[in-house]
This record gives sequence, C-alpha cells and structure tokens, in this order.
Amino acid sequence: MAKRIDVSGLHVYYGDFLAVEDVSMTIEPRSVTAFIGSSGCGKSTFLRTLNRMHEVTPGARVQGKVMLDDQDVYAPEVDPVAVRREVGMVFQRPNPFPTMSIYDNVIAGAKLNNQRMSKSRADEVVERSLHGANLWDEVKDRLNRPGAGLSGGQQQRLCIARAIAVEPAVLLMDEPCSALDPISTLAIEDLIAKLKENYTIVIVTHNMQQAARVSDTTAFFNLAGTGKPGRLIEMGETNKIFTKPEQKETENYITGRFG
Ligand SMILES: Nc1ncnc2c1ncn2[C@@H]1O[C@H](COP(=O)(O)OP(=O)(O)OP(=O)(O)O)[C@@H](O)[C@H]1O
Repeated sequence: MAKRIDVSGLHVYYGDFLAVEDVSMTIEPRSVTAFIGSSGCGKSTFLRTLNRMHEVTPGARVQGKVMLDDQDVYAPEVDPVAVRREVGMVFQRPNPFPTMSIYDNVIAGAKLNNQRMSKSRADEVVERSLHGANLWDEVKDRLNRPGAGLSGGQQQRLCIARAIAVEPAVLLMDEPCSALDPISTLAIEDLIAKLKENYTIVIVTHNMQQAARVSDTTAFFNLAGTGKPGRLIEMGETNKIFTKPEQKETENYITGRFG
C-alpha cells in the first residue's frame, strides 16, 4: 500500500557538516516525485534520510521529522530495518547479488523477512515481482541462471523486482537509469509509470527530460554557495516547474543558465 511521506524542518548532517538545510515537503502516495538540482546540492543525501539509510554512514545524522503516514520514522522505538522494508531503494548501478540465481536474487529480501516461506509461496512471490518489474517474459526460462548474466537494464529491473518482492510502500530510486542505455532507460521509465499505481515513488535524476517524462511532482534543490548546505528551492507540479516556475533560481536551472 502506497503511503504519504511528510517531512518537516529536516536538517541533514555528516558529522559537523550541514549538507541539507531545513527541508519540509509532502510526497503524495501513488505518484512519482523527482528531485532535481545541481551536483552536490544534497538530493541523494536527502533521499537516503527517507528510509534511514543516511545513518549507515558513520557520524551521519538528521534533525527534524519524517512521517510515513502516521508513523514517525525517527521515533526512538522504531527499528531502522523495518523502515527500510517499508521504504525500498534502487541504486544508480544495478547491484544484483552476483553469485545468486535470478530466482534467489528476487526472493533474497523476502526470505530474510520470512525464513519459513514455503517453496510454492516463494515461487508466487518471484513470479509476481518479476511481472511487476516487467521482466518475467525475458527471464522465466532461466530463473536458475546467475543474475549477473543479464544486461544492465535487465539487472536494474531485477533489482526493482527484488525491492518490490518485500511489498514496500515506497520506492526510492537514486539515478536508476544513469548507467543504462536509452532503450533500457525507456523500459525503466515505462516501469516507473506502471509502479506508481501501487507505490509512492521518489526518483533522483540529473536528466531533466526524464524528470519531465516520469514525474508528477518535481522538487528543485540548490546550494546557496560553495560549502553552504543544499536547500529545497521550489516544489510543485512537474509541468508547472518546467514551464512557469515561481523562483528565478529554478528558472535559471531548467533553462540551462546554471548548474
Ligand atoms: N559520506 C559522506 N560524508 C561526508 N560528506 C558527504 C558524504 N556524502 C555526501 N557528502 C556531501 O554532502 C553534500 C551533498 O551530497 P549529495 O551526494 O547528497 O548531493 P547530490 O545532489 O546527490 O549530488 P550528485 O547530483 O552529484 O549525486 C556534498 O557536499 C557532499 O560532498
């Protein structure tokens, strides 16, 4: 079930370094939200705070609030592993477990959560997840072959299948197409459009055409200057951000005068 993310007054640190300052935003369920902005403005850092991956870096911490529907993601009693189960992540480079079969790659996370899963249940989850990732037809006859033997685009869809096998509410995607060719990129973009029917999707992208193609809402981040923290400058309906942004900084960025 897709969930709403509500962030208020979030400051994100690496040790003493304030990387992202005072972000508040609402990310709607069953929609795609794109984060855009120049290099180093904190898009990936901020993305990783949404499932508590940020704190895996030693010294990294946040101040402020992240709500997933009515659950406070950073409340002291909350287990970060449970948060990451609900808020899945897909990375820039496809990272299937190299020695595992396609089948085992898909079921890996789901099996960790439910170690006594029956073979027939696992078969069901694998098939559903591969269908969900638009990969079933391409791999159904070679499920026992290594995941590493697939093309880059197929590997990325395998990683998406692995992420959705645990039935998350949210999928975070950090430049999921930047290592892919244009055809594989289009396959992932089509998949994102389909996945948003069931998930809340947040994607970091450097490709503004991609943001315009896949997202409903766009958030533009920027740096006030070298060594200064990144900030959310403007967020709104994608079409509006790309045609009639309210902030001059956004306009300069999307028209290529900056960044
Ligand atoms: N592990 C880390 N330790 C310390 N500082 C970091 C770490 N990772 C990122 N930073 C710093 O945090 C700031 C934001 O980086 P981040 O990678 O989130 O930006 P970004 O907008 O995603 O950039 P890009 O578009 O280049 O991927 C940068 O100043 C970066 O140097």
